[in-house]
Amino acid sequence: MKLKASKYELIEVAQGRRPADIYIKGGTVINVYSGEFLQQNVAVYKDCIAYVGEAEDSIGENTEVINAEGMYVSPGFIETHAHPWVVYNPISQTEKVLPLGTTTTVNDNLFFYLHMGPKGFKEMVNDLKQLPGNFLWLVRLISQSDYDGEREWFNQKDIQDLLQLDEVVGSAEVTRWPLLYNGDPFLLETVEYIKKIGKIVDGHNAGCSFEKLNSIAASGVNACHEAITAKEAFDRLRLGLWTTLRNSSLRPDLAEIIKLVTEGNVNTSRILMTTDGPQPAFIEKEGFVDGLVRQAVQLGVPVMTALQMVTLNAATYLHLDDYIGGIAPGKKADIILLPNLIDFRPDVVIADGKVVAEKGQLVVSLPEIDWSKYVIRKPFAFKKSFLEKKELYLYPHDDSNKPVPVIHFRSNVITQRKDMILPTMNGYVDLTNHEGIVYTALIDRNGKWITRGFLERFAVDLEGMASTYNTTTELLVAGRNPEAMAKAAVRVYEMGGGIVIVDKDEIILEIPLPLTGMMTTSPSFKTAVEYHNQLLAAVQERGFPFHDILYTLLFLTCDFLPGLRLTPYGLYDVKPDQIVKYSTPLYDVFIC
Ligand SMILES: Nc1ncnc2[nH]cnc12
Repeated sequence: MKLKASKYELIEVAQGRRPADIYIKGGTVINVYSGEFLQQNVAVYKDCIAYVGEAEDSIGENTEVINAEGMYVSPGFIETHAHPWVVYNPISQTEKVLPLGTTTTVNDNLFFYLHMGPKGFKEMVNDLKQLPGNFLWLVRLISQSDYDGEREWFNQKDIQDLLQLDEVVGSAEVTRWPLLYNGDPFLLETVEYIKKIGKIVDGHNAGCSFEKLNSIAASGVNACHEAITAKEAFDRLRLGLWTTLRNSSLRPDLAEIIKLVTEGNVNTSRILMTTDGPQPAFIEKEGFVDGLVRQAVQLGVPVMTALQMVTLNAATYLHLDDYIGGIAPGKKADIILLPNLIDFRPDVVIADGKVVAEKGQLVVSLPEIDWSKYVIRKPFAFKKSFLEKKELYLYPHDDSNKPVPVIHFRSNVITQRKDMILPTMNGYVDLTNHEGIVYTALIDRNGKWITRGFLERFAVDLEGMASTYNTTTELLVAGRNPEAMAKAAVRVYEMGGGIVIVDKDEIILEIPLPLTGMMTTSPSFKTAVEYHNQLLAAVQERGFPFHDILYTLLFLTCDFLPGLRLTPYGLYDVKPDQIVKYSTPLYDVFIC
């Protein structure tokens, strides 16, 4: 991290020989190092804290004195595991969360890297340095659904090069953790490299037993946020992993896993908390890191402990505690003023030594970014007319006595394989008179392959939907009516990515997501909330029985959660590691 204030300047301010830029007077400093609440003032110079104490001699003619009487002076919150693409984007995420007191976000780079490659991603990282606060990155080592060419795209040279960037603090979660368990050489060599350069290795070990976690810890992974029970949280802590307690829209589990702290009587210095990429409406309602602290305190965690988890502990985990995570001389001036220790919503947010938000409103402008200049991957590399043919969405099958594999949803994201006998007509499964399931297809953006299947317990009355919002960012289509599916697919094509719902012949919802097929380009967080609310309402009206449609779409195409998945290689059953039906070359679809 580079600081603007020099050590010489800070020493002078600390001794009252140079005026401070900002002097925060009369507040109660939350000292996360000693665990004390102290009546002290704080002097800020350029982007750093220069002094904490009672002396007022650094107040000069031009010093802005902030009256903090009755307020708590806390270090800014740190989110160590953000996914800045849940319809919102890095700018609109910052617009929302900075006024809520999160001054540091550590962001996954998955979709940016997939669509921009190393050069475009680097340029974007550089441009986003203009954002107030600390917008940091973790870089992926592999994708979330294996595909042809993955290992060339994620190659050692490019990844190591990115890992050297100042803004990159380490590697992002390896969701396909069995690769680590089985000692994948690229992953292990890269982890070695990350250790050598003093950075961190984030993990993702959903459903991993204590026995298997031993191997994951041995592989060099530093942290895991996938505990969904207090027992799993204990497993992680005991094996030396930084244990990140998650409360996300998909998994709002804090009430259970916080028992690690409230009942476990454990050392909390290696416990963190994360929101793990919540859908927009969840952030709107619950807040961001402020919401984690609020809920943890309501659940019985002492205020100081809850704050340490999202400040000092987080900074230490990131190897950045020299710079952020506490109120002390020499640290970055990322400071929030809290009017109470109940809702943890700041009245004033200071980032990089500047007041950036007051009473929940941003008071600085954010950079305008032309996202298209970084992206090198084409939204679609085939003609639109390809998508118009309704046979594309039908499942070829001519033996009506033979079962076909169906993806049955058990929850928002967990599925299982169900083999079903379905009616056929003219060589295809025909759902015209069959209720309860819909067709689905995943279509390669380059027009080379298609994977087709069926969804049960999805949205039984959905006629046609198409979406690039999924972890492959290929074109995912679903519905009961192949004409409506085709129309939705064509519209998504025209928009260059997004989500569209069609009833019969009418487009009833369209959400343009031109940035990698996942994000709006709007700088306003409200836009993301509105789109998300419209989408959830539309699918629930059509029978979707769950609460987190964005995560349902996102993970339907991954290859790491149980059970049957729609992937580039075909219909894939994760636990037995078996492709139950291979994808079809698209050319074949059009010649038959
Ligand atoms: N593994 C993941 N991939 C993409 N977005 C996410 N949001 C939360 N977890 C995620």
